Amino acid sequence: MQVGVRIARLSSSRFRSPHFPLLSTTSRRLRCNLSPSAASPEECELNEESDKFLRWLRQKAGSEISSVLSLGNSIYGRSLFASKNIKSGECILKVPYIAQITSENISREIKLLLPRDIENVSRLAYSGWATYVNSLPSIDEMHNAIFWSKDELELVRDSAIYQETINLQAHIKKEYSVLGPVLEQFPYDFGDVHLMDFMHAYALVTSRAWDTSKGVSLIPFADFLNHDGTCDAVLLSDVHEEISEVIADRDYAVGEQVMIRYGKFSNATLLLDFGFTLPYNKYDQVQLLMDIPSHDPLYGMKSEILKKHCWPRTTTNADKSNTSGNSFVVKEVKSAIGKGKGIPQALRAFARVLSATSVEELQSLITEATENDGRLARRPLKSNEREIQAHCILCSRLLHMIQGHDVALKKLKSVDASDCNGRQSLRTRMARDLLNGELRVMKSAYAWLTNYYTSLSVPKEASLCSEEFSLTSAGDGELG
Ligand SMILES: C[S@@+](CC[C@H](N)C(=O)[O-])C[C@H]1O[C@@H](n2cnc3c(N)ncnc32)[C@H](O)[C@@H]1O
Repeated sequence: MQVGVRIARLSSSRFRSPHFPLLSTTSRRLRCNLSPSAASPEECELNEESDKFLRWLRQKAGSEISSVLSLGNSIYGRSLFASKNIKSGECILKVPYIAQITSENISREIKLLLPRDIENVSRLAYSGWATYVNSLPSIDEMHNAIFWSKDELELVRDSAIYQETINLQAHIKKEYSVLGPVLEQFPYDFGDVHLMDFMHAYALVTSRAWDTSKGVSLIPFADFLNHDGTCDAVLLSDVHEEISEVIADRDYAVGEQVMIRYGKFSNATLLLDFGFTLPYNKYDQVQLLMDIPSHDPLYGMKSEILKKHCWPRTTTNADKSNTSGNSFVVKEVKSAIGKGKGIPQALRAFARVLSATSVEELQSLITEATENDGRLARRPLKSNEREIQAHCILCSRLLHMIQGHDVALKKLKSVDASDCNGRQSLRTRMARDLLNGELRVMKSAYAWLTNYYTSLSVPKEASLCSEEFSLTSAGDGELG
């Protein structure tokens, strides 16, 4: 999760080693309904447990954590609710750094045995706080894409998340192969740790830890806050005071669930790292992979020029590995006739290079770049015909992807809900949210590109795009 910085002064003080009590039984019992006005025996028990947890945390922290929030249960699992009226701008929760868990808490003996290249999420997943981590949601309650079966993953084969999930699974396996033998040397601390246990701990960390100035940190109590992508409230870090805090972004009445924004995350990120999706996510995006066709007679010259101008570029994947490729992130374009914010300039430049059919055209692109700011093909091509063709290449690529998503969504629609158990229907809904969001983004980009090239066309040129583009869709939110 992303953390906001309240005061950007870095503290040099060392993290003291907190000690968490065993929560395994209590945390399960916290999962009952909380209604602030009612007082069933379960609710009384929940309030008691919540108070107990806060008392314990306050003791660790040496200060009050929150006097306006209490722990309850909602459709999102454990959640924080306003226990008093909250005013916008009020600080609702403060967790001192000393009550947070980072990889610095790993005991010295274990630290010495850990190879340097083990990433922070893996370090934290088995940092000696396994008891705390294990008390959190069980593996059956988690829906991160890495836990999806082969058949379930097939539902999202048309999205980049399919390959990212496979890469992440391989990455976790690799980390486990290095960490496993180290953990085996501490049977008293960790017991038997199998690959699935490690995957579970890994997913717990990705779904509830923040990237702070101290590295990946678990922040107890704050990690009961659920995500609302439309919220302005985020977890802030006050490095000077050494606390993490949340400031209310609006008024809350007693009993209302208080939520924050984990980050500006697409459904693909939410599914991979957190195990849920939103029915409408304004941060959705798609990855477009572009290549020079191997049969292009100018393949050599185009590759050479692109390489000189930093293509292929390296992108960092969810599993922290790097992919070298011509990968572009496309976001939703708000208006088909507006500026086209969301279609990367670099993607259009790449398409302009692809559209060239002669050495002279490529040469003139190089000259233009040298005479201007050095960036290749950032201006519309001098020939209208070529500019139209460049954008048709992008439309054609997008159309192919749109059709793939359409087919996948049609298949999802035909899944008979009565054949599904709760888990399957939840994951089917997530697949639908993901594909619908990506489809919306692709259609918006497609509409903008089509509008752009038709605005350049005289009737004869309008037929330059070789494919007949027609959008019929199974997805929600059709462009019409
Ligand atoms: C930081 S924890 C929040 C507390 C969590 N509900 C619990 O029971 O411990 C993040 C997890 O909460 C759930 N969650 C948070 N926001 C959600 C949302 N908007 N929709 C569905 N699940 C959500 C997901 O399971 C996610 O992995």
